[in-house]
Amino acid sequence: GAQLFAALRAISDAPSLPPLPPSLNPPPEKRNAKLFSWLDLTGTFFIGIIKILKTPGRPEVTTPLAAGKEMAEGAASTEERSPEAPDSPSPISSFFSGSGSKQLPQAIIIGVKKGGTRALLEFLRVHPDVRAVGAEPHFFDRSYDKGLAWYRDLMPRTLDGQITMEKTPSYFVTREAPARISAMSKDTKLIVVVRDPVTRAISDYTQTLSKRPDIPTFESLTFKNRTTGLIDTSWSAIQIGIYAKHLEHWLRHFPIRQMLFVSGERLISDPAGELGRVQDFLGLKRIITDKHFYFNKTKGFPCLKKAEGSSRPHCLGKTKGRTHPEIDREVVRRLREFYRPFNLKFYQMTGHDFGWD
Ligand SMILES: Nc1ncnc2c1ncn2[C@@H]1O[C@H](COP(=O)(O)OS(=O)(=O)O)[C@@H](OP(=O)(O)O)[C@H]1O
Repeated sequence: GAQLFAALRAISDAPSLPPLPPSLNPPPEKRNAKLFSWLDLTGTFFIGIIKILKTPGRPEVTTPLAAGKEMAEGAASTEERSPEAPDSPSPISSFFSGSGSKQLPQAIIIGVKKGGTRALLEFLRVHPDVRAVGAEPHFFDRSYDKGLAWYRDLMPRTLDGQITMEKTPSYFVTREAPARISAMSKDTKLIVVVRDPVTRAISDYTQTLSKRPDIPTFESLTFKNRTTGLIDTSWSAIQIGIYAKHLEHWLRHFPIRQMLFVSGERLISDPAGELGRVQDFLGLKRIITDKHFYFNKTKGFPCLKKAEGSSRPHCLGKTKGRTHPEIDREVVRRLREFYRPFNLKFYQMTGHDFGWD
């Protein structure tokens, strides 16, 4: 097994490949479609091997153990590695794109945490003209000192006309991120998947709870003072949802037309509709349509009929679509009241009513 893996790696790491035979070397516009149909035939076999052989990638970021709220802040760490999101380039995909080159991303999914960012990236990857990093690079928040060459090296190889993408949801709330991304390229397209901030906060808390079952209740973390009803805006689960405040920072560096706001709710109820908007925004042909999705009743979410490089149906993993704990109705009501003015401001800024109020 290890030898076969090493052989595949060697092939994928080769700097360039001999020209393809004419049957596999169509004009550029046809090339992607051809490669992908070929991948369809061979993908299941190779991906099966790769899945068996693949060793775990980057370690999860660990957060210091502490009592109470600090423990709950563990949620500020990274997304769990999801098995459905292989690191790019996988040996098989690098093999096929070995003739391309690594580019800095032209489009980034910058947020929001628990908004549905993984679903959006996995769906977009189905497009033959999109290539994306599987794991979250966290370059503009945690690894900026490593430099742009390091960042570019994380990217998958692309052919002319293909878009390079990544997603790191913490960028949206990172103060330095707008200026840093603008310094890389002021033309970078930014995508933000937003979700009702109250549900988002509960989702965020649910993720932390799954890692640290002994944290205090959501209700007790929500308030600075429960009797006065004063909300603790320093708790990241609450803070991330004040979208209007975070957006102000981005608008100092990017015009609003360079940002696309995807509804996390519609991404579930009408994935093809939201993907249509995203493809238009990225200047891509509308290839991903309702034909690519089916609703999986067991999962309770839309899933792909065929994932990238595979011919099999594919749902996101079990860390996506968790059951949330029941939260005291009065606390939910108070939180809705808290977010309302920020939501209205956000609707105004984006010119889009997300219907959370
Ligand atoms: N198709 C599909 N399948 C499964 N899950 C889906 C899907 N579309 C959106 N979602 C919602 O995505 C939520 C997780 O968001 P993110 O991927 O942005 O989370 S993370 O910040 O990267 O950890 C996740 O939140 P929870 O339901 O709270 O687990 C889902 O509601």
